[in-house]
Amino acid sequence: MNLLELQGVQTHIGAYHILHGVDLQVPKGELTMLLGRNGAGKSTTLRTIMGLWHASQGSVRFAGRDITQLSTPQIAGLGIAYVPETMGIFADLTVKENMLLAARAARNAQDMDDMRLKWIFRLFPAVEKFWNHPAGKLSGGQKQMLAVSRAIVEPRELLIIDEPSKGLAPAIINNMIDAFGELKAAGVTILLVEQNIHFAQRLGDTVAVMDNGRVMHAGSMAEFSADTQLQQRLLGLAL
Ligand SMILES: Nc1ncnc2c1ncn2[C@@H]1O[C@H](COP(=O)(O)OP(=O)(O)OP(=O)(O)O)[C@@H](O)[C@H]1O
Repeated sequence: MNLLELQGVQTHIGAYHILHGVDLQVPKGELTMLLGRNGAGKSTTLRTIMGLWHASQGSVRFAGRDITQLSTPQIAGLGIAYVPETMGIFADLTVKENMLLAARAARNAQDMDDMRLKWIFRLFPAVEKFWNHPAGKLSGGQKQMLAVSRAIVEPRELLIIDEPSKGLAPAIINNMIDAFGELKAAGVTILLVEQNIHFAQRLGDTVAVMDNGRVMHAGSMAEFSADTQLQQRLLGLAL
């Protein structure tokens, strides 16, 4: 069953026609990788799902419901968390304050779900370690972990993250891979935009590859990983 489904989505940004009919399926309980060259339309697709741009044609369905014209707060309220490329962290606030802001109902740390917080600390030890530090002082990898932690501070059906591996060292990428594996095991459906093909191959169950504002290929990651010619054609990777 598909938790999220885009059909023929077209998005215009001002005078520019960016998405030309995106068809995308995100199966429930799986991790879907959205790949594609720079400028293919991946971030625009995520922003259209979240209602930050509105599709001029086509539909976005979540859990069987048409969400194409809903506002971003309404979409988030259905249980979709989104981490943009810019991560949305408040640099001057501490890690704890960043987490508190993310927990909609919580007023102080005691109001955050304790079990959940412990689980997040286990997934991302840096969040606990730097709890009272200003978030702006964290390294790139630690910021990314904080951004993901903020997204999962409350239970979510679907987690959408734009380039979580961007600029991260291999050791941190391995931590990320473990953490996403655990999130998936906890039943969260995940949609990731990626440039790092190795990260994508290690983690993805399904894959969709975009080019020129369309999904040009969709299928299992295993099949895509085995087909170097297809990778070469769609991503321009050296054989
Ligand atoms: N606000 C905007 N105004 C005008 N054009 C835009 C805007 N945002 C994106 N675009 C254009 O839309 C196209 C798709 O951009 P998008 O960011 O969705 O691609 P992407 O696949 O995420 O690329 P990257 O991997 O480089 O982040 C690009 O040609 C980009 O220049």
